[in-house]
Amino acid sequence: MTVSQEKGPEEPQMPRGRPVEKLLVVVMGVSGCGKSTLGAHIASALALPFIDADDLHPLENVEKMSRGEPLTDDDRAPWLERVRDAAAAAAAHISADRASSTVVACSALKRAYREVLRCGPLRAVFVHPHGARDVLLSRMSARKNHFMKEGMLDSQIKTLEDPTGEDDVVRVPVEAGMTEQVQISLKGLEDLGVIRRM
Ligand SMILES: Nc1ncnc2c1ncn2[C@@H]1O[C@H](COP(=O)(O)OP(=O)(O)OP(=O)(O)O)[C@@H](O)[C@H]1O
Ligand SMILES: O=C(O)[C@H](O)[C@@H](O)[C@H](O)[C@H](O)CO
Repeated sequence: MTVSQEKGPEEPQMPRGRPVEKLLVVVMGVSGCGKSTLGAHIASALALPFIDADDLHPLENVEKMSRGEPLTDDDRAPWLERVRDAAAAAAAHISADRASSTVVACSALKRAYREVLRCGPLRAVFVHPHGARDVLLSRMSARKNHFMKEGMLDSQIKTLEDPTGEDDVVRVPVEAGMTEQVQISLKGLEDLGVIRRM
């Protein structure tokens, strides 16, 4: 996906920031919540690499989801480790300084999955676009050529263990526009003390 750097005349300035420690910024949530779109924008705002965890699913997982079958814990376990390791490798590749970090878009629906991501060398912080089912459904329906069809949304919602109350979670309203979502995300990360705004 391409993230446009151009701004329309009335579009507010995208905020920018810099990590103050080695971060794994995980934009998490159910299918269609906007994690890939928001994740790419946060990566741009923080000048960090971006990984879409959907690109790391083995073919069998994608084929299974394309058939309308939800993944199991066993399907997701090796994939989560792959996501965590790819993020650490991407961060190490950009620099060895203390701010080398990566942004990933990864569903991370259950607490146990988030714990896998927390077990790596980077401090995992979670940004969670969260909102009403009808908004998610209309966004999934409007998407063309995506393997995940809207019939999978209810199983995603059922599987989600809401991360509210866990450490290092920033909640973002799914209905907000992209610039506002990036502003809320960066403000939340700044409040956690893990980035500095520029
Ligand atoms: N803040 C937003 N406002 C309006 N539309 C949005 C917003 N964020 C994302 N979208 C649109 O919603 C759709 C779903 O977004 P996206 O593909 O980023 O979600 P996702 O969580 O990565 O989905 P999946 O995991 O199923 O790939 C896309 O068509 C995207 O352009
Ligand atoms: O854990 C999962 O069930 C998967 O990662 C899904 O969330 C999809 O890959 C993604 O949402 C694409 O639509």
